Amino acid sequence: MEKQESIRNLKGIGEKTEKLFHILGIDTIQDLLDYYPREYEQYRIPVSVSMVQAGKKIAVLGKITQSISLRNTGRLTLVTATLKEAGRELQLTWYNMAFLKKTLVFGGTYIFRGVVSEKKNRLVMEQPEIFTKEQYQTMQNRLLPIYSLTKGMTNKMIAKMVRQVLEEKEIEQEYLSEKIRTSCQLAEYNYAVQEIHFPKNRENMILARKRLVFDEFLIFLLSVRQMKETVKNEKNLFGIKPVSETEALIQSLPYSLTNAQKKVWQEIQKDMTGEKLMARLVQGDVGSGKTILAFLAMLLSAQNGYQAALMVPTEVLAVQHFEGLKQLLEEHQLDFEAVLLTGSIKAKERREIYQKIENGKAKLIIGTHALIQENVNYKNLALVITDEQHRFGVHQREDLSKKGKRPHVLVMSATPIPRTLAIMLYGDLDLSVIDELPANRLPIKNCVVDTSYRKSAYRFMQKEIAEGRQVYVICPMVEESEGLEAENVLDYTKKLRQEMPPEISVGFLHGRMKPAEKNKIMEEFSENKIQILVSTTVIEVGVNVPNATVMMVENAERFGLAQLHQLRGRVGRGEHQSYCIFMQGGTKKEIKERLQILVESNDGFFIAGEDLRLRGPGDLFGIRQSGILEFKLADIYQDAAILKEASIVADEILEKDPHLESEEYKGLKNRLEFYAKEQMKRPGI
Ligand SMILES: Nc1ncnc2c1ncn2[C@@H]1O[C@H](COP(=O)(O)OP(=O)(O)OP(=O)(O)O)[C@@H](O)[C@H]1O
Repeated sequence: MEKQESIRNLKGIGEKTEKLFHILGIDTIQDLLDYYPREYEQYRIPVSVSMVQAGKKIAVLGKITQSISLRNTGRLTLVTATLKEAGRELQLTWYNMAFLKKTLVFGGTYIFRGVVSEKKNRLVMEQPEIFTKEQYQTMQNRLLPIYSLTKGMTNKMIAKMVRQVLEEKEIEQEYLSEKIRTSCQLAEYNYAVQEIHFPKNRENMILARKRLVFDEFLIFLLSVRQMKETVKNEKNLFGIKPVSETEALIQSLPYSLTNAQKKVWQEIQKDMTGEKLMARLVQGDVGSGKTILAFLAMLLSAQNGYQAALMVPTEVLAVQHFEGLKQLLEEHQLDFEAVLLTGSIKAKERREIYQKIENGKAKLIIGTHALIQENVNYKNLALVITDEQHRFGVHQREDLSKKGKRPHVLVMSATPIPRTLAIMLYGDLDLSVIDELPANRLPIKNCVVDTSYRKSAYRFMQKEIAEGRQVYVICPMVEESEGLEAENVLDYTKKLRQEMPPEISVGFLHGRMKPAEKNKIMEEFSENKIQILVSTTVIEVGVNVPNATVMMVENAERFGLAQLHQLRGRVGRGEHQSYCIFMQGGTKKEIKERLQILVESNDGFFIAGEDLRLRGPGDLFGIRQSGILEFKLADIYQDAAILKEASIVADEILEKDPHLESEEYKGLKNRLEFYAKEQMKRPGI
């Protein structure tokens, strides 16, 4: 198969569908195969009518006991039938499917599958699928893939196209040797792709997933380790010297640095002024004060006459850091020019910025991926800082480094990764940990509630807003999506605007908005022109509005605990008491217990560990710590054992053949190159 063959060559994809696939990041056939299901749906054993409950998607076995009716209501034709058993009734309704009046048999027994709701005291199932007993038997217990969608795209469409590729195209040849597969007990690649999309049963899916997770880790580790050879032990030719101004600046900050911040700053300074180039990862829990350390390092570089660049994953964050840095410069009368470079800056201004970067006038440079575009040329870049490394690929970090003559590299991360895993994953970096929060923080008060508490939560928000504070509400989705019952930002905002008095301004934010719009909303929120911000997790990374004191997370069960911890880190960043309400969209006891961990602890490392312990090996797809590193399927916590295996294999391979030149590794090398290109395609959010 030509991996880069466009999906346009598949039967049934026209211009419109191609665009929808593009929104999902699928342009080629390989992209499509790599678009793994978000979860699976199972055709479970059907229940009888007497067991039916509203609110669930189920299969019901029943006999049609009343005549089947066909009505016209304006533009719609309506077919209805009723199932009755032991005094309980379920009404079935189909729209614009008049032919059913003829095909369904009065008195016939069928299995109907759909969502049951309660309307005017009646249980109703709308647009159910219809099966005979025999048909259903062939489906029973199969796992059907559920993909993440965008408006206009259906699950059926994605599944159909994946099926077409699997059936009609010759997919990739195996690229792991039999020896590796046997020693690590891995399924073959082709089997894995087939069974991850359409597993015959759960066991096959688990095997398939293991193979693909292993692949993701192996490819990642090979790229990191190949780079390691080029970064570590490089000589520091910049001759950066410690300067008294940074010490003076630290003394005149409105707060004193915590001991942990001081320790890490010493480590950074020692690296930058030492004999070898810095290659350091700074890990610090949410709100632990990483940003000021990044600024200090940038200033040290500028004071020695060099440029420093800070690359962040979102425009919102780039603007926030830029404003913060400018304020610091003004307050301390430091005469360095700082520039902001993001995708939404207009051509004329952009050209001016390019010039200032090229002639060295701009010493402090903050931006998004725009910093690594081809036409950005740095005069004397000595320091590269990437914030929240997991959002970038390792290659992007390298691309920025290549812009200078091997600059110092500093990576900031709030992801709590245990030391043993961090060493495996970031083998090319030294590790510093900020293991202490500023002393002035009041611990956040947390609670886990179900949706019956929503009204009280709204009253509580109003009370806080009346005190001058602000609120975040997090929803898992941007817009309504087929087959997924979870709150979405667009509908929720409308609902909330109706619930709240008119003087409270409700704004919304999500990753699909244009960067300029997002910046505008964030600016208005920072200035308290918006009191409630309804958002997806796009605000999870680094946003700092200390006046916001309430966070409510809708459908909290849909997020991993580590991610919820990051999210809640958006409040409790100032002097006011803050609150976090985890709203559970259901009443499952296990979920409540899992979320309860957040109430009991505020320690990111502990939370990640507990999350893993509670989830256990069965929960492969339910909830992932989305956002951590760039894996599609792998979860560093849950799949730590596979990571270890992949790490050993990566070392063995590189020891034998450091540049993967032998025939044995040809396929693997191709895969690595494909992965590197793939990363460059990743859009900044
Ligand atoms: N030692 C300190 N004492 C008091 N406040 C501090 C201290 N250090 C930083 N701050 C303030 O704490 C807030 C959070 O800091 P910062 O934005 O650097 O957090 P962070 O570590 O980047 O967290 P996140 O990963 O959540 O973005 C900022 O308002 C910052 O000014």
